[in-house]
Amino acid sequence: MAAIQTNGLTKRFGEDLLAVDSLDFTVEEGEVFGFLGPNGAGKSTTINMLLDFVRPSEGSATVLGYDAQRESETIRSHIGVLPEGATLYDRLTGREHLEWVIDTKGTDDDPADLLEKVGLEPEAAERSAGGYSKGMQQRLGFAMALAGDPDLLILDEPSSGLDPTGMQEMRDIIAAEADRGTTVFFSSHILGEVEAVCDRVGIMNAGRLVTTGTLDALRENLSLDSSISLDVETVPDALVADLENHEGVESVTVDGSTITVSCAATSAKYDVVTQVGAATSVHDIVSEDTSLEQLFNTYTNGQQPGETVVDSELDEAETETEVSA
Ligand SMILES: Nc1ncnc2c1ncn2[C@@H]1O[C@H](COP(=O)(O)OP(=O)(O)OP(=O)(O)O)[C@@H](O)[C@H]1O
Repeated sequence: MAAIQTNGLTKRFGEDLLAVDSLDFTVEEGEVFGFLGPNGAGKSTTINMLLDFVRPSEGSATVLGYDAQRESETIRSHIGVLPEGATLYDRLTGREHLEWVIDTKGTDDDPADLLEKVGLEPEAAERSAGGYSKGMQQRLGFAMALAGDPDLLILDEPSSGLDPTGMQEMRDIIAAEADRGTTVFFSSHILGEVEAVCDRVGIMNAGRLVTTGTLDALRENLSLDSSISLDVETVPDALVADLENHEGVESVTVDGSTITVSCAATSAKYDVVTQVGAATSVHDIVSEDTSLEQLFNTYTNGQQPGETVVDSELDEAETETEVSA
């Protein structure tokens, strides 16, 4: 059973604004799925339809096999949600927030366990949330989402407003939950956020899902270069020809003791390192990849944050491509 499935999911606001246009995608159980796109792409609107905070204009969605509109109560009892800009109550302590969620959800969680999972110190949990930093607020929001040991976590911009350390910590918490087998669906416009933790991504642009796939597959599909340079002891004659014949290798250049290999797929790099290492001593390795920025801009045509989507623009929007790993 799919964790999330949408069928022609569409949302219009008023006459002209098509915020989400005929969305069809599936998130499998156990997956960490990154839902990417620039500001205004339609990510939050999609999440709000999955949670029945917003009603679709057309189409439907299921979450954990339940209809997102007709069975939203059942869905809520099985999932954990970290909404964008989660509101906390200034006067309640972190612990009181957790007790409230545990009580509302009717679960038997120990607040101390939830605090530990998100790395919120017990002393901090006794202080009013009004004095929390953004990072602490997000941790508390995450701990609240984890109450009831949900099968699926839906996180809307979980790193929003966090500094680089806070973002890294948030990634670690997401990865730890995924390791426990929880399906994670999270939206982000911060590209670096998804690379370390996502099995698959979907890229939204102008209300449409323009592509889905693994980041590797998306890179390959666009034929964006990925290269590796090795500083070696000597360059044996046969090595260059061997490397050139290797599947996934596009070109090989030698400059003094440096061999640079351009690969169509990042997966070919490992073979290149093994092959060179077997033929000579390797002193240093530098690997360069297509940046996520490059990938993202190619798929979204460099659309600037904040652009709104109207029907006439959507006629020219890209068609979706499905890229398998
Ligand atoms: N309640 C609403 N009423 C009218 N328009 C809305 C409403 N909610 C969203 N929109 C519009 O729908 C479009 C998609 O917005 P949405 O918030 O879903 O994008 P997003 O990808 O989540 O962006 P962000 O990363 O900034 O949160 C935008 O043009 C937005 O202004």
